[in-house]
Amino acid sequence: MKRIFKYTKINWTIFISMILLLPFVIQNDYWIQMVTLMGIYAILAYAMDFIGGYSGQVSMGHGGFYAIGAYTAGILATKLHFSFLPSFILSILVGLIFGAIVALPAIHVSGFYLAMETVAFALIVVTGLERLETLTGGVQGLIDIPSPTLGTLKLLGLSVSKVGFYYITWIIVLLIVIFVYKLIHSYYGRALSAIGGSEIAAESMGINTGYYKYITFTLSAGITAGAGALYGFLIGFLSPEIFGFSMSVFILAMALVGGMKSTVGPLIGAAIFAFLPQTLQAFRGANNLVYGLILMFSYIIIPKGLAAFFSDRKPLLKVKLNESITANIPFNSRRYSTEDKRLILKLEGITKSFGGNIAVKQLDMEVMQGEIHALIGPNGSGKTTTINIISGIHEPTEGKVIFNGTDITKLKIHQRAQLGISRTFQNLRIFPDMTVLENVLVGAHVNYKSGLKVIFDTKNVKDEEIRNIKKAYEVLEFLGLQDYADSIATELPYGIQKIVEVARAIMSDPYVVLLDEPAAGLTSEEIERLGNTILKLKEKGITVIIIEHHIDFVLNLADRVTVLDFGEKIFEGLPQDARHDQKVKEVYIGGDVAIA
Ligand SMILES: Nc1ncnc2c1ncn2[C@@H]1O[C@H](COP(=O)(O)OP(=O)(O)OP(=O)(O)O)[C@@H](O)[C@H]1O
Repeated sequence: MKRIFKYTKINWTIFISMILLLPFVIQNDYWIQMVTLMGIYAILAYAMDFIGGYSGQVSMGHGGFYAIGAYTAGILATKLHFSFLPSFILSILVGLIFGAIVALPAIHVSGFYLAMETVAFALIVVTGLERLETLTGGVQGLIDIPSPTLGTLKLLGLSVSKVGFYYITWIIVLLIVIFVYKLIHSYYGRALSAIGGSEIAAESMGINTGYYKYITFTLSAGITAGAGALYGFLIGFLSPEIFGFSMSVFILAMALVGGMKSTVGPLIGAAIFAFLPQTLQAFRGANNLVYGLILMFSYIIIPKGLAAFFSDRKPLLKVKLNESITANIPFNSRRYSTEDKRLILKLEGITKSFGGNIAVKQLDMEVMQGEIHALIGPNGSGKTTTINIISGIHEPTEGKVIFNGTDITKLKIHQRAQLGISRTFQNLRIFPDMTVLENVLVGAHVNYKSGLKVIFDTKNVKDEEIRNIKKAYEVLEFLGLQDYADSIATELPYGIQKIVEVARAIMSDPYVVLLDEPAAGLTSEEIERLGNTILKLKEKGITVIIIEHHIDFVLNLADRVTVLDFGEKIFEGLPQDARHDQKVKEVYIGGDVAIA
């Protein structure tokens, strides 16, 4: 997509100045109200982009949270005579509580299932609003909410004018923009993008994906409820039909048409959808049809939304390679000792069956610290299943996985990654829309401790980021990838992407790296480079378990080898012995000639 506008700081200054000056230029209540509504819609679109754009969660029920916020504020203000500020804050809290409940299944489900769950939630909310008549006014609606229009809205004892409310709304929009921007441009945001890119790869980098999805969904619900409260105060009237299913579609459409994963996208979406109804006067009654058509066609014509015409990608902090960086690779030296030859990983009687199909049968395997251990065997012999059992993707039907003397059989993928088991994938799982540097930094996730504090530019937060960026550059240099640091990783040649996955895997200082068919699809030159990369890992004391079909390549590289056939171990020992083992030869060439 050709960028037409460079959305820099200056553009933001122009935009903020316009918002500030607008009430002086347009002294018209109707237009002030419309631009205030646009601000509220922008908050909704940011809340949706936060989950949909980054962590890839699909909510078809945000209209429900919008309604909950609006009605909480409306009821507090009309029945209990709360003023604006406490009503607004409490509505966000109630939104967070409902978000936290609805988000519970989000830990386990995603995509279609989450969409269905949220649809059900939105329908329940609307039914509840209709039934709880004494509180909500039922289908008749909730009237006389203090509003700037009626002149009854109070903030700190003072009446809030329409212009005053306009400024309040846009200050909140600005705070949300800063919040989302800071979060997204931190390790937290990279974790969310990684989850959106590949949940399994994110987990394998030590990211507790369930936790991140839960927190993000809950925050998004709270923000949406806050927008609902603003809407109630702006309009002064609420009715359940405003928040029907089409409202949830409307919110999703705003975020999509504006453009997901972008700081300007939600503003563009909000501007279009705030003013569209005016333009659609002629199509009265067919609004939903028009929204649907816009959604369909915008997805075909501009799949990344209108924001794709803008460039607002913030480059990561650059750390010059030659600046105060030690020459040594900062892998945690306590973890590695090339001399230490103790047992690091042990599989005890592992069996894995998928229905009636036994993929791995009674497998015992021992891997020593610092060795390159090859796992080979014909197609379907259970190699990937074994790697998946070690990394935690599959739980074995029987048997134990012992890592560094501890039984880790029941641990989740991210917990194993945190302990020091990292991996690459048979089919590349590079995080899309991220540079090589950003991809590699996701691998450093376990080194970050700031949590939500990343939204504040404190010294600790900055230092943590700088330390990890420096380390990422060093890892890139170590693997000869430094020239690609700022390239979008998925746009690089396949062979380079494979090495990027290795770089990402070693950023967390793992004890063990699992490489699943790293040489598949590579040219002979790329295979040679990969071989050198693996030897470099060994030099650093990193244990490598590698699955490979290029037998000669892997037997030349490996210190020891395990051979599987139909899920059973037929050989474990030195590569030179494997070459002459009768069973191994039969499996590979069906004869008695030594493997080349
Ligand atoms: N998720 C799954 N569900 C059902 N069957 C599976 C699953 N994963 C693997 N299998 C089956 O288990 C057996 C071993 O598969 P696995 O992928 O571990 O073999 P492999 O040695 O890695 O093969 P390849 O070299 O072709 O990648 C195969 O028969 C496969 O069809």
